[in-house]
Amino acid sequence: MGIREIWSNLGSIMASIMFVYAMYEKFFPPALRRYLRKYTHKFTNFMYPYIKITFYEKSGDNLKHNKTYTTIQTYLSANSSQRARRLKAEVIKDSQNPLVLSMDDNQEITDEFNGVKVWWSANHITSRTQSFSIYPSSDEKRFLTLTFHKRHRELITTSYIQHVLEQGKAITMKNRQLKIYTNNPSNDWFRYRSTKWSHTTFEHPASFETLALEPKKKEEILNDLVKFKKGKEYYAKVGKAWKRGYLLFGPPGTGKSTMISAIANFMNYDVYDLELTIVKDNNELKRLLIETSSKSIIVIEDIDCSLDLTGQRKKKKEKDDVENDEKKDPIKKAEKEEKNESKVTLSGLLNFIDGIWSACGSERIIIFTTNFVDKLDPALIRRGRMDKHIEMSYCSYQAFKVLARNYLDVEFHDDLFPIIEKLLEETNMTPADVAENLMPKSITEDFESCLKNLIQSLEIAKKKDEEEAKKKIEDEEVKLKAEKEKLELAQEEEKVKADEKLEENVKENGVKENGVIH
Ligand SMILES: Nc1ncnc2c1ncn2[C@@H]1O[C@H](COP(=O)(O)OP(=O)(O)OP(=O)(O)O)[C@@H](O)[C@H]1O
Ligand SMILES: [Mg+2]
Repeated sequence: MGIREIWSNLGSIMASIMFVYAMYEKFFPPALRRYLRKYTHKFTNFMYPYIKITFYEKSGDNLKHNKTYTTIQTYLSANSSQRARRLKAEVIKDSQNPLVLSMDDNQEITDEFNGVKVWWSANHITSRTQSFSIYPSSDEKRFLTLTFHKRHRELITTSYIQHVLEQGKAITMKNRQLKIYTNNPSNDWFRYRSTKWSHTTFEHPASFETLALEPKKKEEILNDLVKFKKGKEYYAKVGKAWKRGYLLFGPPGTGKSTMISAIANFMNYDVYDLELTIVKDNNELKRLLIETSSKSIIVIEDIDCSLDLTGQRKKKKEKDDVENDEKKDPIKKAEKEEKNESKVTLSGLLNFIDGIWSACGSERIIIFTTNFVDKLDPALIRRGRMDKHIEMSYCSYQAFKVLARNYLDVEFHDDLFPIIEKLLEETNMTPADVAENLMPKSITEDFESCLKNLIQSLEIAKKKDEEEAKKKIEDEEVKLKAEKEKLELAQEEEKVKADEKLEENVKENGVKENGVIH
């Protein structure tokens, strides 16, 4: 049979089907038709016992991008897209690995959940209708279809879809590019396209492996962070907002800022570096807080220098005096406003940390750093506000070992390590200084000479410490001697005065007596 004959046969079959359908529509009684349709439906259900759920890429009247579609796509890309024969490559913004592979159109992949098999397929349809809308829509409609056996309806619609969305979100969070934000001065907040926070990508390489810290302390902090991360239910149970405060204190160069970066990388949180000095008042502080996202770290570095928060409660009287002065002298007040001095108060900051507003958003860590913990108002750092106080101290031998491994790839040196251990016990050197000494100064410098450099610097530091201690003792002795001499002089003077007085008395009494006798 030739092609032409096949086509002509097909044509006549089609014409017959059309004729039968037209007769059926015209002469079949509607009641009978409904009956027939019901049974046809039952038959199809029996023959095809599958359910399909469609997730469109764009939804709603204005065809906004559907987040669920993206989340499912992320899940499928990570879980089973590799199994698809044809893949589609897309560049995703703000992701650590921007090139994402997902299954191409008209491809199907399988997934399994609790032993139940499901099918996912990517499809698109192109509509030919012309629409005149204020939201110009593309003619192409993309969607993902989930197919499963109707006997698993309950499991799929409740647990499986939930599982896909949760996993998809977790993968998105894990893969996202971390950001670091800083607050803009409020004068800029209302300019065109301005925001309260500016951001850039956060790419600090610090991690807990590279952080020089005693292993016990490091483990304690890591355990605390893990507990916090998994604490959603716990915080809900005890009725506390899901947030935690850390106070990092210690001398400059002991790794406070490095620790913050390590925490951000470990937790996969964005960092909000709050510059308090440009926040004008408590209200602005609150507005900034509202615009921070969940899963973030809010940092206030050098809190003792940021504001005069050191015992502001104690200084209330002084503050009242200043305010009274300002009332009397409006020029002074205007000058102060001109200088944009921050009016954030301690109570404003306390509210920021644990007031009612602080509960907006969740999974947040607040970190303060300071060089002088004793200067801070106790109210600011009491437990519950700053839950964990972490002292970052001078470099210990354990911390040095971490730095030696990081900077020189050395685990131990029979001769030099014990010397360094002894020197570190005898003198105070910050991890920043130790690290600087360990860093090779040229590509030819070997690790032994770097270790010797450190020993030399430690010896110099030790000598300096000893000289300082000696000088301090000498100064103390000179001071004591001077005080003693002053005391002796005063005593001498007093004695002379007393003697003079006695002499005068004797003289006076002698004259009187003489007067009486004679
Ligand atoms: N504990 C540490 N572990 C690893 N590196 C450290 C550590 N402490 C300091 N460093 C190194 O020293 C440099 C300075 O440290 P960092 O800025 O973290 O100190 P800091 O305590 O924040 O000081 P400051 O109080 O002056 O802000 C870092 O870039 C890092 O390379
Ligand atoms: Mg710092």
